[in-house]
Amino acid sequence: MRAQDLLVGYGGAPVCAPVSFTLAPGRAVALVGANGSGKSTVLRAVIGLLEPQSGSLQVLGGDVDERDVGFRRQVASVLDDDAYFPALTVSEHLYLTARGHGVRGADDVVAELLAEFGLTDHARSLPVSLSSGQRRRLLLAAGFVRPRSLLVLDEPEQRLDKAMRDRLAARLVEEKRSGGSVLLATHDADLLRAVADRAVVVADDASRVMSAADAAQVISRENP
Ligand SMILES: Nc1ncnc2c1ncn2[C@@H]1O[C@H](COP(=O)(O)OP(=O)(O)OP(=O)(O)O)[C@@H](O)[C@H]1O
Repeated sequence: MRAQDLLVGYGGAPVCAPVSFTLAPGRAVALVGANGSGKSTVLRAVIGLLEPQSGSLQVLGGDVDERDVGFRRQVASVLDDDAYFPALTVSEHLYLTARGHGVRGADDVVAELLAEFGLTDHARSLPVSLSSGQRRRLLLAAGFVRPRSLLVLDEPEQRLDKAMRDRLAARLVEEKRSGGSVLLATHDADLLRAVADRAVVVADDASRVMSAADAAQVISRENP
């Protein structure tokens, strides 16, 4: 994907300075910045939930169109905390997503993801009876259960314990190894170091691209 002077915001008012970056297959870019700096808003534009105010944005070689089935097929996102169906169990969520995307061998894929995300014992639970961290695991597992070329994650580390954060980092490294692209917003210096190739610092005055190592140091200084 390629964003050039991309300006995003609400009601005609930008939330941050324009951002420019590229993301190639097999790579990961992290958006970093203070609370409210505009990371989630940039992600919403990338997945077509928000019209950019100006600049250009190309995803998977074309314009962003969330209504286009080809676009939706290739772009998996985990943004909001409450993006689940209250009346479906954990495994029903994963089956629904897998079958909706034509995943072959869905039974095995779902069973593997349940185990990986520590949800096997909760397969028949409804979201309301999960802890907030378990619900987060469910949403992440639903992002991984379907085919994708681009994975967009908003602070995936939220509410995960250290062991799960480490497994998630390994998963994302594997995602890159298999040719997928990852765009994530994060406040987690360890996740950034483990996964990202570059970072975009989103800010009011000027957004800039820097190495993941430098961005991780900035985060560590802000969160001693
Ligand atoms: N739907 C909305 N309508 C109007 N303003 C919004 C809306 N959503 C977010 N904002 C504002 O846009 C700004 C950027 O919010 P955004 O959620 O993109 O920040 P963020 O960098 O993701 O923050 P955080 O690190 O806290 O998740 C904030 O000032 C926020 O109040």
